[in-house]
Amino acid sequence: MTAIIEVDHLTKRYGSKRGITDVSFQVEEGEVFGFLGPNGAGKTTTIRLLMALLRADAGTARIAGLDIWQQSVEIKRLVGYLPGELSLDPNLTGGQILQYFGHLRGGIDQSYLKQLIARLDFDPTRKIRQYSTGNKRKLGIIQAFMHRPRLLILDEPTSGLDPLNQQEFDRMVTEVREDGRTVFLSSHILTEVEQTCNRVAIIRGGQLVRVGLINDLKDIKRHELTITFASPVPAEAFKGLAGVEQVESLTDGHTLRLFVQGQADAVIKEAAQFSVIGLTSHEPSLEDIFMRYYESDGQAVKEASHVVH
Ligand SMILES: Nc1ncnc2c1ncn2[C@@H]1O[C@H](COP(=O)(O)OP(=O)(O)OP(=O)(O)O)[C@@H](O)[C@H]1O
Repeated sequence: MTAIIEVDHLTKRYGSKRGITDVSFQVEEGEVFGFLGPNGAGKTTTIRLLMALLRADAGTARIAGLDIWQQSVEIKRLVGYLPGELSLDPNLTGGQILQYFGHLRGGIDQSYLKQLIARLDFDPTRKIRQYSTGNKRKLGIIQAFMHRPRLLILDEPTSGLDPLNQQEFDRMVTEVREDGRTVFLSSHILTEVEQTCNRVAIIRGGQLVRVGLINDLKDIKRHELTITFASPVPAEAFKGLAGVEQVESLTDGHTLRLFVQGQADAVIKEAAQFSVIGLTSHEPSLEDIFMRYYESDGQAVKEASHVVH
């Protein structure tokens, strides 16, 4: 495989404020690569550097072998880009915007464009100012996909989309990969990138903390399960089960809150021994995961491993 994106020690400061520091990674042609990090981590800054909307203070990056700053015009021909925030003329309709982008790029396959509009259930007849955040996101996704670019660079593509549209978006991304093309997408939600990405880079505080296969990130995959029982159940029943890191007994012992790493199988089987009234599962935010379990360099906090049985 050859790298389509090569990022080499990129650094960007905003005056005295940090943007990103010494970021290096590679994205191979034909993969779906997730760029994961909590809010303010530096995802948008990295993407804006790749798109030559910002100039790096240090370091270099290449897309398809082209320098991101010197050859940005050639790069734009290869890329479909979804910015974090779209700023569009509020008086134009969605359809007019798509037509405008289509003319700029030329050679748009109109039947593919119609298909994208239908798949995301997008109404192109309304004016930009009438669109909700979700609808603007759909418009941004369609314009990024419609010319079948070799590389898609998508900044938080699914934020504001409802679950059905999100599933459709995941299918669209999978099709791009099957087509041998590449997707680079950012997100702050682990489960979102899990659906589509084969590899991810995790950025925090402007620095990369990990790059790896999605399957190697099991240690950051955590769930908070709250189980309510018909009668009190001792927390000890769950301590020491596979994946259980912490058990808290709430109120009068009828409800237990468990922090589970990886599969919840052992917990569910144990819970089934008792009479269960309700169960909720909640995925903590990346920031929560980092705060609770990790030092700033992404290494597991020692006390956290003590909590694990
Ligand atoms: N124009 C700017 N001026 C000053 N600081 C900025 C500017 N843009 C970003 N920053 C700072 O750079 C850091 C990285 O921000 P960035 O927007 O790249 O993060 P992000 O991971 O994309 O987060 P989000 O998901 O919230 O957009 C943050 O500390 C942010 O406050």
